[in-house]
Amino acid sequence: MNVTFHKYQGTGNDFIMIDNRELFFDTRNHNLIAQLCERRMGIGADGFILLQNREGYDFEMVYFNADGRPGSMCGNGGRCTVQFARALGVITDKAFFLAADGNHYATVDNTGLVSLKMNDVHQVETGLDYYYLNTGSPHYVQFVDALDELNVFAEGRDIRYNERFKLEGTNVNFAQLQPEAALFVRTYERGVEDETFSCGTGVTATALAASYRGATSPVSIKTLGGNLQVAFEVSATGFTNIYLIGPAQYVFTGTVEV
Ligand SMILES: N[C@@H](CCC[C@H](N)C(=O)O)C(=O)O
Repeated sequence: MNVTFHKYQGTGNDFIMIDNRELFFDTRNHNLIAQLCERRMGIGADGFILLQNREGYDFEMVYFNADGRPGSMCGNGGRCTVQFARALGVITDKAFFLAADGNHYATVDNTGLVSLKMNDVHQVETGLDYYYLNTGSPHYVQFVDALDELNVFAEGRDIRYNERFKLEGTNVNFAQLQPEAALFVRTYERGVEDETFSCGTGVTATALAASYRGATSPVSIKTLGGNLQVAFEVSATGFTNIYLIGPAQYVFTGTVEV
């Protein structure tokens, strides 16, 4: 069967996207999804996203990591799916959609900037030299010096496969405070099992963690793939009105025989 796919990227976190409103794609075929995401023998992507109809929503976003297995919430993927829905004519400039972690609102402007409302966060574990929280996906956050020189792949993999995380996994974010109070964040991503150019739920988690170290909303964040902003309100029990803001761009359309 010939399948049309669309590549999108949000600050270098890239996705294969398919309009699956007719429900033709077999979501049980995890090997096929992994093959399509493979960067040399396939199309290549950090993740695979199906846009589907869902009663009561503009659409549903079904997310798979590059390993072909169903993933949790993808912030950059969510922003790209809003852009994809707009290109399909499913929405105009506002979206209300369902994702792995529940409901999301988003707005998109003519420059391709997408503002995605993330779910509230009411639980942050603060360790001696780390923070651990879930922003739709689980994130371990560590603040370091000389982030440029850090071996993110090796250090991130060690944490992701340690005794505590080896079964369920976790994403691992390393952050460094920059001048003008911006943050530089690099992420080892679960399910990609490598460093990605950015991770939306990861920079969201890192911005919230940075608030324990004096950062205030909105936090500007530099990633290898570009710049994002995270806005939030601090409440008595955690964080609310959390927005992940940044570009989401169409790259190309292709067809693949599956
Ligand atoms: N890149 C995504 C995160 C996708 C899910 C993550 N790899 C996981 O398995 O937890 C993002 O932008 O949030």
